Amino acid sequence: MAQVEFQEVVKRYGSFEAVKSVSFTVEDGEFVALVGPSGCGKTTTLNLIAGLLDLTGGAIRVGGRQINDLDPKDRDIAMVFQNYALYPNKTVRQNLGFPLRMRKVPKRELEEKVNDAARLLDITHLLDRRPRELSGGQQQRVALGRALVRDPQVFLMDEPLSNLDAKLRVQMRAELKRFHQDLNATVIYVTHDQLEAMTMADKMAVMSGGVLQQYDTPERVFEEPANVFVAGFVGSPAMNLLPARVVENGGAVQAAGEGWELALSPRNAASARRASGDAVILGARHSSLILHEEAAPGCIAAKIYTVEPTGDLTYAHVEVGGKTFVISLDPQRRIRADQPVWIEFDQDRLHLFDAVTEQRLPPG
Ligand SMILES: Nc1ncnc2c1ncn2[C@@H]1O[C@H](COP(=O)(O)OP(=O)(O)OP(=O)(O)O)[C@@H](O)[C@H]1O
Repeated sequence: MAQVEFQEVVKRYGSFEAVKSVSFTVEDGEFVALVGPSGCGKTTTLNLIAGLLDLTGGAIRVGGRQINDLDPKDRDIAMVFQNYALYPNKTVRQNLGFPLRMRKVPKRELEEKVNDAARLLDITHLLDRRPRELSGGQQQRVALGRALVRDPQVFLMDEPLSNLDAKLRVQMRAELKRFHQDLNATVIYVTHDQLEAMTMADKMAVMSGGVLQQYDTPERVFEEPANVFVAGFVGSPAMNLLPARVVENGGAVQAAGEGWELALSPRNAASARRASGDAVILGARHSSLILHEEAAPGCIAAKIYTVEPTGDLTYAHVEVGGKTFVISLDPQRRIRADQPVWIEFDQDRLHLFDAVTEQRLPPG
């Protein structure tokens, strides 16, 4: 397995820049999820590594070797696609063996590798079937096996679970994670599903508009989002974002919006003072807000818009200063629409962003 290095990678389609000077390094054996909304440049980035597209600028190195100009077949990279791309008329055994036959691998070695891959993926009993006789999850395992037999330096996966139903997706997610742990493989995995990325990856590369917004561990991306985009994209329900003005009141610093004001803790006040103007965006996760049914000091008055029970948690949608917030509640709480409520902010878990640059204002 190998390290993959992106250095100021640019891809233009005509005059449209789909990937804008993207730099990051995937360490040997790491599982990195490329995540972002539709059209942000994930598949383009993956195809640049695979050699299915040519770079406009920058460099990609695999194991220290620049691969920009190498033919796809010489890159020693295996790709697993969303649609599996299995040969319908070949058996599972033939599908698995195909990449090795193309490379003229001796028969004994080929059989051994196919059997090893089948054992690892628990598809030995399916070796003589054809793809149409397999479930979606089984087909996905065969597609993975076909990548595996090549023993590549890097695995690239483009939304490999998106054709599966929700339950199977969760199961295959765990299997893929285990597969990565067992092989210690370098994996670059494209998904638009931030939860999939959070649960599987060692690191997340969050993209938007062709720009790499943040490259870090899932924990850091969640706890310390680099900017408003990442804060809103990662986490479900999304982080609550509330525009506010910073007001100095005597020695105290307040964040104020339409019909509300919140005294900031000294740490958050220090962050707010570093904003480029007097406008900030407050960010609060649904789990960091406390809902009171009686007025309480330091809280913001609000009104319940609607209540969504989900079984494990209930989500209260609450109206504050023309915006709607989501707050998670214990399912035992009885709250109804239009009820007046008061929101308490856990200031240790409050995020502040500069309203002009949209960048995070680190605490303290
Ligand atoms: N061949 C092409 N010619 C022109 N523009 C393209 C071409 N391929 C992709 N694009 C544009 O480049 C941008 C990035 O596309 P890309 O397929 O990489 O996005 P993505 O993040 O993988 O999206 P999705 O999740 O929908 O697959 C999009 O705006 C897309 O319309």
